Amino acid sequence: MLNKEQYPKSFHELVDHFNKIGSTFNIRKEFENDKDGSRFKDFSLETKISDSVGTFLLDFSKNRINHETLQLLFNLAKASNVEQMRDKMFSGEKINFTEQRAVLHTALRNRDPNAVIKVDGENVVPLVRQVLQKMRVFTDKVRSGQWKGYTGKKITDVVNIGIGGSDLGPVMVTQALKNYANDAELRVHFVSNIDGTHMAETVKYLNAETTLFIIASKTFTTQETITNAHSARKWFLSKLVTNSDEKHAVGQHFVALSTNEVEVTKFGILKENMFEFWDWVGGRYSVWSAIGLSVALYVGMDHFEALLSGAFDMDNHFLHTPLEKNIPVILALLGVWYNNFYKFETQAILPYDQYLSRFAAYFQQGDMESNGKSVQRDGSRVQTSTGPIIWGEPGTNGQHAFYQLIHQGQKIIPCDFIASVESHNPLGQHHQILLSNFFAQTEALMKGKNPAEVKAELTKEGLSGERLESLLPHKVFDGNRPTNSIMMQKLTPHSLGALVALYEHKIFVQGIIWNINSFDQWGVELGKQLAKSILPELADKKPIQSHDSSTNGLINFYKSNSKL
Ligand SMILES: O=P(O)(O)OC[C@H]1O[C@H](O)[C@H](O)[C@@H](O)[C@@H]1O
Repeated sequence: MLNKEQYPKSFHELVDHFNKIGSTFNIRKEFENDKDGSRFKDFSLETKISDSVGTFLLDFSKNRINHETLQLLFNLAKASNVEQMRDKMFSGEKINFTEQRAVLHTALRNRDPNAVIKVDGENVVPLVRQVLQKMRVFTDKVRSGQWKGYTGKKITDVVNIGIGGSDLGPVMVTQALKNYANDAELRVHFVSNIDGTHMAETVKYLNAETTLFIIASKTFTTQETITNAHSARKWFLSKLVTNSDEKHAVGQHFVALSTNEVEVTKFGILKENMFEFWDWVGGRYSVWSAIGLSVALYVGMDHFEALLSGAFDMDNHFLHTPLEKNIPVILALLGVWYNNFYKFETQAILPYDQYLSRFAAYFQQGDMESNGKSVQRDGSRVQTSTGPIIWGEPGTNGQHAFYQLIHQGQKIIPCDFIASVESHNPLGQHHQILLSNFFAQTEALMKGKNPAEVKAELTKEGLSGERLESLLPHKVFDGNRPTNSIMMQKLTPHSLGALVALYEHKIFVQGIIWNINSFDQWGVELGKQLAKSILPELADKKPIQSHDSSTNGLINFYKSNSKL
């Protein structure tokens, strides 16, 4: 139940509004009554983000909203101090108060030559630019072949060892910008899982002489990453010829991306081969920092900086556009409408772009680790639902897998459809077929197919009587399934940067409305702690009794069947 005192008036007005229209609102009917086409005009934004990013079209007309819904949602955003909190974040206030940290991934991509952003009285902008410069020098050397492996050969393969935010961003972006890379010259690989299979399968066909390992870890204490890093070093050393200078060779083949210089040097990585970032960069927002080194190596520093610029342009849109025209704010508010009033639990992200195949996976961490919280800023329990379950795969593949449930299942899944006007690979009719599916899906989800339409269709196919009647309910689509469509000109480093920043800010706005801290992640800790205490128990075959009967049973099954 809602605690009336906790939520702004606008929240309660939305409850009343929902009670009035929620169960009867039908998007198809809205379009049927939309004789002059104003629904699209009223509920879409065509916004030029910048010259280099180009125009983003957000069509949010296929949602269960009318003008009043939107107005009340904007009121809620204002009453929740979204604008004030946004300004606090950008100016370096310690809004991640449980960890006493500023939240300044936006400072990493600030391209204003005169920018001053202070943390504890120190302007962080020069620090950011120094690291970018260091990344440029390094990536230029590696890409040009000036940086040599221990036998004097050019680097051909880069292995990024990291997990969570130190993996998902680089994985997603390198995949998205593959067109800007040259795999014949330099390839990137990612090892994240502690499962030895990930490391073993990755290094299987690599040549140690031409492989560069990047150990990416904000804390440099993450069990998976440090274990993988040690195994990588062991593999690397095993490939050296006897009497090689091990220390020197490791220096040429291992670099670190971290905030923890002490641990990095302990591992044996030279200080000059450490690319620094800071505690005010959250792991899931760190692809813009030195964590992006694998991206910069793969596509070159100019493209990496173009990614930053695109994000900066979206930051400026978010900062300076009134809420009513603000793309991240609108996406966030629609999400709140479904999450808190309709009580829809999940949100699908469906890019119609093969290059964005890891986009949904990336924002699974971005969104679920940020807003998967149950406690408000004052420590009291949140009394509404918070972060949605994020999932998705690229279209059209998803259409042949899980869209059945989106179209006809009992659960309503609001979906974001993302596509570009232009393809990097204009192969025959492929792009038009892709886009025809993109357009058709949101239309089908909105319109559905009513019994009269199904009946007419079946009659045309020659069916009648009992066969027709029995088939009819199976072929009916309720429709009224909400979608957003986001279109951009082409997936470039600039537009990708803007798209990622757009979703980051959406998550931020929702976190503010739910009054939670979107920037800590204490929930990840418990499993880690327990795993640490279980590890020594796996050292021998002696049965254990120290847990609940289920956990004991599982551990003892392993122990009795393992070849320890
Ligand atoms: O970069 P690291 O310090 O190794 O952290 C890697 C990841 O692990 C943690 O468990 C957090 O949940 C993530 O937010 C983080 O990105």
